[in-house]
Amino acid sequence: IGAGSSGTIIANRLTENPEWKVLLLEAGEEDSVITEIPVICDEFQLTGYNWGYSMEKEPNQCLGLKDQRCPWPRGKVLGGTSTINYMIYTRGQRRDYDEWAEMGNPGWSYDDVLPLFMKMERNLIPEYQNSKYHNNNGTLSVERVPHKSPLMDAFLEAGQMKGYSVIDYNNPDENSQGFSRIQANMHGGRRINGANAFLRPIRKRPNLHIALKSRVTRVLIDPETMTAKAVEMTRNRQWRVVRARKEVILSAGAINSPHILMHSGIGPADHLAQVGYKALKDLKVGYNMMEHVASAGLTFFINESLTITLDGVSTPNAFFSYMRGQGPITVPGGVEGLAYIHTKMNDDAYGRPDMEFIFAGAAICSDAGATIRKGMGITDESYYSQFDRGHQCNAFTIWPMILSPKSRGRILLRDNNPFHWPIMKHDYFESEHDLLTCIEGLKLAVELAESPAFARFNATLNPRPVRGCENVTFRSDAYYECLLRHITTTLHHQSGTCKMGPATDPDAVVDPELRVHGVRNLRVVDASIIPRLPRAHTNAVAYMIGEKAAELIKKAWPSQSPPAPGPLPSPYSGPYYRWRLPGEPLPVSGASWTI
Ligand SMILES: Cc1cc2nc3c(=O)[nH]c(=O)nc-3n(C[C@H](O)[C@H](O)[C@H](O)COP(=O)(O)OP(=O)(O)OC[C@H]3O[C@@H](n4cnc5c(N)ncnc54)[C@H](O)[C@@H]3O)c2cc1C
Repeated sequence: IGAGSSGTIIANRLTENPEWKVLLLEAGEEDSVITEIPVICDEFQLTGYNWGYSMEKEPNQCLGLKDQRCPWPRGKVLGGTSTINYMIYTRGQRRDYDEWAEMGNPGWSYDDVLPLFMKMERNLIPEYQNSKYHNNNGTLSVERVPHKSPLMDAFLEAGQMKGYSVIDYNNPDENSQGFSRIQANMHGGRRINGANAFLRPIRKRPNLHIALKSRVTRVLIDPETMTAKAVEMTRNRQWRVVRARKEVILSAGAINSPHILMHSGIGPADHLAQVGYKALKDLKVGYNMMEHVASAGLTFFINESLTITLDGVSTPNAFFSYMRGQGPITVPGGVEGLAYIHTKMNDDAYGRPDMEFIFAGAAICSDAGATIRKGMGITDESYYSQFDRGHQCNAFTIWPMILSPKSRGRILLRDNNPFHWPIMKHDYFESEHDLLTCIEGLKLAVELAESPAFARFNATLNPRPVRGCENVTFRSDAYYECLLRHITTTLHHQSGTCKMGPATDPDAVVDPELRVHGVRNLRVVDASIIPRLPRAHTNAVAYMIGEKAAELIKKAWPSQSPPAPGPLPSPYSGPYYRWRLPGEPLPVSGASWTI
């Protein structure tokens, strides 16, 4: 269920066995050549390719955003969120995964997962061709963004002046701190999403059927045997039930996987009772929501036309360069560089960085407020208090992103209608440590932008304060706190809501083989199983989870021929794929909702 980052790679790997049939159900439609264009990646958040979620209003964050709610975009399209993301390819630190293993998850240490990251990779970066940490035989392309602005060189230089070297941040032998150009999931300057990497190359396999615009509402679990037997879905406004001979694999992402599980009767019994469901299995589904909070609130103006602007990418020259795989259109949302650094708040016993800088040779005003800031939810009032109407600024930005958040959020059901949005709660600054780390990150980012490396561009922090922070001393800690609470942004690394852990872990939803505790033939395979966020963006991690799951499933079903389908209670019987009969009660398990 779900043709996103994890779902696409599992479908690929499982259909390597011609004896196995895979039906990949995806709520969204097909991706297109437009979604391959890197520079407009943030625009897709304003389209139907996005589920369009926003989290609940919190009193002390997202104050400068529409309805005071932070948007939580998720891809609703073939390729899932890999089709609308920024394409940044990072894996995280060795110790991040060793911790997963130490949390009771054998098989998930760095040494275990590194071969999985490498198996899928087609690394096209010349200087990494002889690295033992990269591979060029997979189908997930990784390349340098073909276009590099002089500002990117200044960013690397500024880092070197501060004592940081230029690193391959996916090489664990190199210093865990340092600066770099981004490694991105693209090929010839175009996006490579899960569909391009893992589905299109195998589109002729007869044992893979992809059903688009197919929205799953529940997994049907036989309460007697606690076995997942089928899924209930709608397609073309018709209800259907699809039987699974072997397994149901839930890869609907960190918001929708817990949502579907809870509507299937798997979740916290007390919460399910609140919406009228009797829990089939009492598990902490929806807890442990993690996110990498950041802020897009720093804009540095420069005195030359070197940055990416809307006009700059709308010229015939820019278009023809893009057709040759070059030029500013190939830069994902303007993002060119990353840095991993330590703030004075860092309390990591293993010396890992606690802050990432995301450097963009563009800023929220580069398109005069047309789309970038709308994707972030920034209101007109907030935006125009800082920027002039109609002005496309020459500016760059540095986003400080916290790497190891302590605050946790939660996904809950709003009611017993599976078409209604879940309740998404997260107080990003619940932990004061997270807040203070973000403040330190903002200060260090300003220091970097005002270092001699950027002096030749006369880089100047936007002197207009963020709306709502006018009465706080500009550049003080209190100002940065105010900025964070108003222009609250995240990197959309929502994860952890179906936490992986052993049966002894009271918070675990799936075991280390990704099987839902206490339910047979049901796995969750996506970013929701992440027990603790690695110091990485989560797309490559989601692919790796899919790769791992495929290995586990292959081991679990060694026989080449599929077993005969087991007996099904009457509502589940029928052909592999069938129309729902009029008036037929929903074959729900543990649920009382009817249509
Ligand atoms: C704007 C943005 C930028 C990002 N940038 C980066 C980046 O640069 N680098 C990076 O590493 N990470 C990035 N991320 C995060 C990363 O892309 C995600 O963590 C990752 O794609 C999650 O993969 P997944 O398989 O867990 O879920 P998804 O890729 O979201 O897949 C879930 C799929 O399930 C489908 N689905 C959901 N519910 C149903 C249902 N009921 N029935 C049928 N199908 C359903 C969805 O439509 C979707 O296709 C970004 C995220 C966003 C939103």
